[in-house]
Amino acid sequence: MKQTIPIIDLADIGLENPSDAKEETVTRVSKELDDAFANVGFVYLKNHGIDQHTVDAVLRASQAFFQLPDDCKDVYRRNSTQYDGYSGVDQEILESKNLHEVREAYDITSLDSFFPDKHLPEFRQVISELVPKLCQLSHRLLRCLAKALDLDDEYFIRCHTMMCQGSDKNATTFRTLYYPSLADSAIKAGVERCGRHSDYGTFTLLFQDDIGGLEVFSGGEWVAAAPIPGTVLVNVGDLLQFWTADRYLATIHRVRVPEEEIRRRLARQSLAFFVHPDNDVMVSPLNGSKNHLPISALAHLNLRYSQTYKY
Ligand SMILES: O=C(O)CCC(=O)C(=O)O
Ligand SMILES: [Fe+2]
Repeated sequence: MKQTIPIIDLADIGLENPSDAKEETVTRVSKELDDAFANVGFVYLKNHGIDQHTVDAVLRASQAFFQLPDDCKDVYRRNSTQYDGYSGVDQEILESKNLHEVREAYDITSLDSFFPDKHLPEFRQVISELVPKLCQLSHRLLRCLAKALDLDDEYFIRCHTMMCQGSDKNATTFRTLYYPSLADSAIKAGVERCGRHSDYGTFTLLFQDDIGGLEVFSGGEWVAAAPIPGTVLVNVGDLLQFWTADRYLATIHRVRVPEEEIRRRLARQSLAFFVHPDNDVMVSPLNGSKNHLPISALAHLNLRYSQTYKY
């Protein structure tokens, strides 16, 4: 049966409401999140409270960064020990059969990290406005998630206390993505914008521009995760699937090279916020299953990075 990605209204859980959400909203959102994560692994959230101006400002500054000459961007490259910084085309191959993944990215795990201040001072400024909001929204979702799984309300928040304080403490990463304009020669086997993969951590928040192209493998087929204005898309990561003993689905997704020439010629942008537990949190299935050894959040992530990055 064709699956659709549900939409949840966060109402007073959204960041526009500084005070605690009404208990009935928490109960409703927890139930809806539970259904969506168990059946599709992806969900759109509306009324999340992060205003579009803040998102657009980051998309604009990112575009300016990615359009800098390669030798400027090379100064900020990430590497196997330094997770913050720039990755160029083909540096991360998510689907091992792919020859090329035509995507650039810039990763940030701490607002005190290095930024391309010399070339583009506004990049740090606008990202510093968005990231704290993403942390706050993630905490509100973590509270709902604990309720959905009948845990005490603070259970997941206690495991995610150091988000955005540096990858030595917590690997939560803000990533701005840029898929450059493509030539016709890009339409061939083994070339994708983003190969099929699942995300690695707890969950991911994603804002995309209006170009489209993201697809989610659900109900036995690829379903378009089209951009819906005013929403943020959230998906379950591998670690949360493991944590919930496969109750929640870390659904595979990809971004294809568009067949229509107009869309292929346009660059695409998205902003992802990959939420991870603190590095030393030991994760084992919440149902008490002894089929797997506990693994630290950091060990789990390093294993996944070692499978996809080409340095
Ligand atoms: O750009 C997108 O829409 C998705 C990117 C993605 O799935 C990822 O970076 O993990
Ligand atoms: Fe992803």
